[in-house]
Amino acid sequence: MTEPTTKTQPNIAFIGAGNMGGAILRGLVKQGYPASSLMATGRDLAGLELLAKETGVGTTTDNQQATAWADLVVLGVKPQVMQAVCLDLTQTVQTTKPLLLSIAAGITSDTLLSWLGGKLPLVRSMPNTPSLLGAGVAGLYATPEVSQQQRAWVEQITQAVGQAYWVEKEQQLDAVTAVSGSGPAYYFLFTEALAAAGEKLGLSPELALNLAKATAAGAGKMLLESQDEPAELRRKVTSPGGTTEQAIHTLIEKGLPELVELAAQAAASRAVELAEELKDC
Ligand SMILES: NC(=O)C1=CN([C@@H]2O[C@H](COP(=O)(O)OP(=O)(O)OC[C@H]3O[C@@H](n4cnc5c(N)ncnc54)[C@H](O)[C@@H]3O)[C@@H](O)[C@H]2O)C=CC1
Ligand SMILES: O=C(O)[C@@H]1CCC=N1
Repeated sequence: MTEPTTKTQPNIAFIGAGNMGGAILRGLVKQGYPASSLMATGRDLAGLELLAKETGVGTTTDNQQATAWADLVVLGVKPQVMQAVCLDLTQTVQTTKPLLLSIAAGITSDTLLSWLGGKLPLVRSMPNTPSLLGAGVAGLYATPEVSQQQRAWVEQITQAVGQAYWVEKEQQLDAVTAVSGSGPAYYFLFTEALAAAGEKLGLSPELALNLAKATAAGAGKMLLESQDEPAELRRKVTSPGGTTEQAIHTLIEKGLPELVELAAQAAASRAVELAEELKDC
């Protein structure tokens, strides 16, 4: 067994660097993390080549080789291929004992560790794609084997691309998935719908989309930077007897808050289902 490293900038292997793993990796490089301390693997050769060209990180299709080199291994593949990937890495990780960081929705630490051959330090993260722009947010859960140093690594990496919040109970990651992991897609859908509404009201498609996008971005910036709570920000747009009041009344009357709750519950339930489906496959 190798001694745990005390490096402040661990070598990180991304096993699968697609939409999400790739977003974190690119975010790290943008924030100045040394490319020589990063490696990515994947199945899509053209994608790996592009990533190497763009970021200067090492790439390989050999998961075992990348894992043996790394202090921290990000498991960034789809849940459906996670078992095969983990089983292939069992011997390597049981020899070198890196920190494992899974970003997969649903799959529990018990299941992952059973595939990886038993006790190892493992963190589950639920990040989101705005990490690409340094504007991500992630929920983190650590198994008891994770050291303070390793927690600090995970925080450092996560905070390089956004905000990081530890949760006490692993189950809470399903709620994090429902709110912020899947959340960007809800805001994108709202933006699509608002742009479509603008078109129906007589704007060109281009202008409607630009207005909807800029409004989402501006509202997002206010949510982050203002001292006001969302309800107060909303109040400040809503003139009594004015236009916003009518729109908000319609959204509430037609059930937007209940719909959002149902959507989040559906996402969280799907995370639980995924974990069950994949546990014994
Ligand atoms: N896309 C998102 O917004 C978020 C995704 N996640 C999680 O991230 C994980 C990946 O999702 P995406 O990035 O969206 O998927 P993706 O399909 O974009 O990326 C997966 C990557 O894994 C690679 N891959 C496939 N088989 C492999 C293997 N055997 N060895 C090494 N690499 C392999 C593919 O080439 C691809 O680059 C999932 O487990 C998902 O639950 C978590 C939070 C947000
Ligand atoms: O849709 C999914 O399953 C992944 C997890 C959160 C965002 N994308």
